[in-house]
Amino acid sequence: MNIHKEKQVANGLDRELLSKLLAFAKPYWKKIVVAFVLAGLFVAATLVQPYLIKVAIDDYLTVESSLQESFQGFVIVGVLFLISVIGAAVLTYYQDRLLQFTGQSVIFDIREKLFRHLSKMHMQFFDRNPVGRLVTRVTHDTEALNQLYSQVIVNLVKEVLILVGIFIILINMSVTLTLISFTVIPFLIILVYFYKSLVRRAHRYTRLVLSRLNSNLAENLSGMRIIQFFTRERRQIRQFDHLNNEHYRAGMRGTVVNSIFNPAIGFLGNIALALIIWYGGIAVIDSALTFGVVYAFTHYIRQFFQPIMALADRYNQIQTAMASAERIFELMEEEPVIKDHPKARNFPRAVQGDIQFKSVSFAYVEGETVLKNISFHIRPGETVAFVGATGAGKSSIINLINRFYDIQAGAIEIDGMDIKKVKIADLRTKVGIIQQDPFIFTGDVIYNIRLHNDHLSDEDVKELTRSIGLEEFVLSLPNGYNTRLGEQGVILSSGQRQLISFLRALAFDPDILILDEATSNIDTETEELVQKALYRISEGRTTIIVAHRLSTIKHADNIIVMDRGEIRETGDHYDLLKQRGIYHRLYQIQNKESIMEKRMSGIGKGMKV
Ligand SMILES: Nc1ncnc2c1ncn2[C@@H]1O[C@H](COP(=O)(O)OP(=O)(O)OP(=O)(O)O)[C@@H](O)[C@H]1O
Repeated sequence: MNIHKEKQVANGLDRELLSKLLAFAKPYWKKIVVAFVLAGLFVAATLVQPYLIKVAIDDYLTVESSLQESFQGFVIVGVLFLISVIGAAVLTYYQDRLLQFTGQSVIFDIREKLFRHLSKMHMQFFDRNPVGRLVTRVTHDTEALNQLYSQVIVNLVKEVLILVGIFIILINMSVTLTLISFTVIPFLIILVYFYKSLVRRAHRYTRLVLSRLNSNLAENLSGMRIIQFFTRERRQIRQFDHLNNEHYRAGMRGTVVNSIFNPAIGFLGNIALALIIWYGGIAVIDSALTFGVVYAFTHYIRQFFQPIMALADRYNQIQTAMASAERIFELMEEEPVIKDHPKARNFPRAVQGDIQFKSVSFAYVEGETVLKNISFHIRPGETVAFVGATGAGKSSIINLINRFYDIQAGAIEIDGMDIKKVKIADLRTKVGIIQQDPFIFTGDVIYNIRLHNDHLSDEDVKELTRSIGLEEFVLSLPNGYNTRLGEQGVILSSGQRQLISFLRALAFDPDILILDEATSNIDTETEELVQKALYRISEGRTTIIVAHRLSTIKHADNIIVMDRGEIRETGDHYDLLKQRGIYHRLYQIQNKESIMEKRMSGIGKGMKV
C-alpha cells in the first residue's frame, strides 16, 4: 500500500473502497433502508423522552393546573413515555436483527467470493503468500467488515441523528441556553482533533505489531517439531515474549489514549451541565425559562455527550474495517496468472498420453532459469523416469505438465495440442499426480480417496483398492474405509499417506500418471506392493516417475537424466549403464549404499542372536 493510499484508508475516506463496500451491500439494500428507517424512529423515540418530562413538569406540575388536570396529564405523559420506551426497545431489536442478517450475508458473500478467487490462483501466488496470511484475510478481515456492516455504520448514523436532533430541540427550547451550553464545543473539536491523530498512530502501530506476532506464532506452531527436535524452545519463547510484550505495549498505548479522551469528554460534558444549571437556575428564578426546560436541557446535554464518547470506539472500528477491506479487495483484484486461453477447448478425443517438450525454458523467478531448453518426447503408454541430483529440475518438469506454472519459452504438447490451448480443468483431470508428501483432508478414507468425485460410489472405491492390492492396508486401519483421517483423525505415517494419495490419483482414472518421489517414504515391503500395483496401473497408460532410488525405475522404457536444469543422458537402464556417465555413477553409489545397508543389517541381526 503506498503512502497516499495508506493515508486515505487511515482517514476512512477512500471513495473507491467505499463504493466497493457498497457494491457488496447492494443485494440487501431494501433491508438496509428499513434498518435505517427503524434507526431514525428509535432516535425519535429516545429524544422524545426528556421532552415528555419537560411537558409533565411545565404543564401539569404547576400550581395553576387543577388536581384532575394534573392527574390526566400525568397519565397521558406516562403512557406516551412508556410507549416511547417500549417502542425504542422493539425498534432496536428489529433493526439489530435486520443488520445482523445483512452483515452476516454480506460477509458470507465476501468470504465465498474470496475463497473462489483463491481456488483459481496460480501456484506462484501461494509460494508468495503464507497460509497464515490468507487465513487471516478470509476469517479475521472479513469479521472486521461484518462489524462495519452490522454495527458501525448504523450506530454512526444514529449518533449523528441524535446530535442533530438534540441540537434542533435545544435551539427550539432556548437559543441562549443552547449557545451557553455549547461554549464547550470549540474545546471538544480541539480534543477530537488531537485524539484522532493519536489514536490513528497507536492503531497503526498495534496492527503492525499484531501481524508480526501472528506470523511468528504461525511459523513457530508449524515448525514446532523442528523446534523441539533442536531444543530451541527457550529461544523461541524469548522471541515470542519480546513480540508479545511489544504488542502489549502497543495495546496499552491505545488504551491510554482512550482513557484520557473519554474522561476529558466527560469533563467537558459536566462543564456544559454546570453552565446549564448556573444560567438556567438564574433564568428560572427570573422566570425567563421554565424549570421543565432547564431539566430537559440537562438530560439532552448528557445524551449529546454520549455519542461523542462513543466516537473513540467508532473511529477504531472504522479504521480496522477499512484496513481489512483494503487488504481483502487487494487480494480479490489480484488476477490469476494461469488461466484459460480465450480460445481454450477440451481435448477433442480420449487422451492417448503423447507428451512433447519442445525447447522449453522455465524460471520460477524472473532471471533465475531452472529449466534450460528442454526437449523430449514421451510416446503413449510409455513409462519414463526422471533422475538427477537434488535441485536438478525434475519436479519442475512435472509442475509444468498440468500448468501449475507457465513456461517462458518453447511449447509443451499433449497429443499434439499445446497445453496452453487446453482448458485447465480438462488438462488437470487427464493428469494424475502422486506427490512425495501428499495432503490428507479431514474426513474418512473413502472421502480422501474420492475427493468429491461423485461418479464413484463407495463400492467403486473399494473395488479400485482391491484391484491394485491395497485393500489389506486400508482394512488394517482402525475403522477400515471409515477411519477418520486428517486433523481430528488418525495421523497416518508418511508411507500410509502416500498409499492414500496413490488411490486418490487412480480414482480419477487419469490418462497420464505422474509419481513425484511417490515411493520414497514407503518401506521395502510396501514398495513391492506398490510396484506391483504400479505395474498393473501403468500398463497402457503414460507414466512419468521421478525417483531418487534407481531400483524403482529400472524397468522404465526410458530414463532421462537431469543435471542443473538440463537433460544430460537418455536411454533405458542398460543403455545408460553402458554410457558410464552420471547415471552409471549414481547407480554405483546407490549399489554401494545398499550393500553397506545389507551388511549393517546382517551385523545387527548377528548381534541380536
Ligand atoms: N516454488 C519455487 N519457487 C522458486 N524456486 C523454486 C521453486 N521450486 C523449486 N525451485 C527451484 O528450482 C530448482 C529445481 O527444483 P526442483 O524441485 O525442480 O528440483 P528436483 O530435481 O525435483 O529436486 P528434488 O530431487 O530435491 O526434489 C531448484 O533450484 C529450486 O530451488
